[in-house]
Amino acid sequence: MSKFGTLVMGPAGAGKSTFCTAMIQHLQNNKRPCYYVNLDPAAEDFAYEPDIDIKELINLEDVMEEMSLGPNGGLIYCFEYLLDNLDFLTDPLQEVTEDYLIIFDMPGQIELYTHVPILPRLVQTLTRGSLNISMCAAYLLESTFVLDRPKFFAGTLSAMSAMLMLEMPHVNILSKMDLVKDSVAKRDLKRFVQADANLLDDDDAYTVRNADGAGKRDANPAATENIMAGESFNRLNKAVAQLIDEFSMVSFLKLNAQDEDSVGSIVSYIDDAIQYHEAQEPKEPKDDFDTEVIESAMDR
Ligand SMILES: Nc1nc2c(ncn2[C@@H]2O[C@H](COP(=O)(O)OP(=O)(O)OP(=O)(O)O)[C@@H](O)[C@H]2O)c(=O)[nH]1
Repeated sequence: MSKFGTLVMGPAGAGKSTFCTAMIQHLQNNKRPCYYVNLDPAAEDFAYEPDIDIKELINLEDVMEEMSLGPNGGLIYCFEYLLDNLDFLTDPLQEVTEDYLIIFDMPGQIELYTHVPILPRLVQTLTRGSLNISMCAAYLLESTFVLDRPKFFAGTLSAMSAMLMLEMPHVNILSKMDLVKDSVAKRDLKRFVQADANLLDDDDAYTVRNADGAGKRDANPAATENIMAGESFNRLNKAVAQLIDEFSMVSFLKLNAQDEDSVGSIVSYIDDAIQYHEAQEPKEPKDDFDTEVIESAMDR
């Protein structure tokens, strides 16, 4: 028997917890069971009480105080502690049946996804051995980033980095779509849903737009200067954009967490990625031999 789950990841403030809440609501409305696991040791105020909460094992605030660590060091410490005490997570998950969708709400520190091998180890435990969870990553990036291209490409690269590191199916999501209202911004966004290498050829490639579409040059000229400094940076930017384009690795789904249809559509993509529905269908007898055995048993 397999289990099914999704790891909700992305930078701080991308809307991960809001999306988890919206998914739980959607699943409940559709009478589907779900199991909510909070793995953010700094998270507070849950709309739905987690079934497993890492804070009952270890709390970021205590770690920072007792170990004199900053938020990033403290988070790494918390995850190393979790890896040393994996029973805390794996024991209750053993009881979860295949009709559940297990939702893992992850922390926002991007270092966890890109810099240290902690998540791959955790994912291996969840997806192999006795748990055998069929899992995909749901990687959220704020849609307003699209209007600030260097930020968007940096975000896309961190999504790619997480994809390479975790080696599991990814559903990449542009969150907070309700904040993109203006038609210019919407048109811009449409081009970015499928990343397009030519975007970095635009004259205003480094223009930062507000969510309403009004353009302004980057408020920090030094930062812009850095990005634009010389031909080599331009070539590097184009090479990165081309890499994303040619490998067709990163495309985004659009999410408005307030709109149930939008949430439902993303849940469908997640279901496809983890092959949830295939496992729920009634099993057919495997071959003629099985059928004959059943028929002869019925004759008796
Ligand atoms: N307008 C709008 N705001 C949103 C949406 N989703 C989340 N937010 C807001 O964005 C902020 C961050 O949302 P969270 O869901 O806490 O984001 P997170 O990624 O879990 O944040 P961290 O746990 O800090 O990494 C909150 O103020 C939310 O209300 C959305 O779809 N639309």
